[in-house]
Amino acid sequence: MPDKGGYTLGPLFNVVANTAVSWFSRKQKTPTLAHEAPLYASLSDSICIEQVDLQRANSPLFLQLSLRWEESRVGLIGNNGSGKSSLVRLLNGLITPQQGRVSVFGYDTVKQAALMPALVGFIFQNPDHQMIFPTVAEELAFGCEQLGQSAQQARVSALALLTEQGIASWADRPVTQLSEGQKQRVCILSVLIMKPRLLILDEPFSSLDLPTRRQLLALIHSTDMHVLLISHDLSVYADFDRLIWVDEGQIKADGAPDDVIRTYLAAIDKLSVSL
Ligand SMILES: Nc1ncnc2c1ncn2[C@@H]1O[C@H](COP(=O)(O)OP(=O)(O)OP(=O)(O)O)[C@@H](O)[C@H]1O
Repeated sequence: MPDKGGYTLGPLFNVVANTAVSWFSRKQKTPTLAHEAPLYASLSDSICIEQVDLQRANSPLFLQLSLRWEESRVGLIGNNGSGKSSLVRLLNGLITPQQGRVSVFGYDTVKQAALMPALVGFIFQNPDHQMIFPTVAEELAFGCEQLGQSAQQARVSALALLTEQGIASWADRPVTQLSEGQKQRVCILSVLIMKPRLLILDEPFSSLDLPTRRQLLALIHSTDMHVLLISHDLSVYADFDRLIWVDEGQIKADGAPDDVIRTYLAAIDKLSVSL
């Protein structure tokens, strides 16, 4: 399924398309964790992008891109338009490559697309692209229902998570009446409640206040999920296992966060001097 989020058709179409993609990716008939547990028990521990070609807006972005990782905390950095969001959208099948193969823990993101919503959780930069239900509890309960819980069980699970987070009073609040940061927090919880094995966060911090941001960072470090984080704030990668710098669709540097950040900043300094 090629990505239909067309820049060319204007921002309104983009919002509608992203919301539809988000709904579809959460709505696909997801196997229940209980039934599928043996299947989830790692075909592989790695996430693999193998010789991928990807075109966006009729221009080539990735040509024979290959990447593989097993580390549980991985970051992606790069300038605007370098290909970070496109790369992570390959990992849950939101974008299909023209050539090559992408697999997550051994599962092919195209051939086994129906497994992806339960395997890979995706937190978008803009919460409005993700929210589809009128109230907070319904938003959270939806993910539980997709995992096989009854509507009643799902509401209980949603309320339990909100209580654990100290925000039980939000349950019946209309999502349209939340602030941007509160919406982002609900989006994050609506993905976490599905307990994906890989959690992808694309610029999640932009509208979060300091306490919520710290809470999210602590969660990233404490969870047993694999995390792939895109952020322009380089300080968040301090304790990450690996950092990958993408530039114009190519991997410019890949390794320990300190080393990659040093190389990236040196390149930016060089660019500023030559401007
Ligand atoms: N929905 C889309 N349709 C067509 N082209 C797209 C679409 N989304 C991104 N592109 C193009 O793909 C290229 C990579 O964009 P991408 O969003 O992956 O970059 P990014 O590194 O995430 O950028 P940013 O830091 O600005 O979010 C850009 O040239 C962009 O114009």
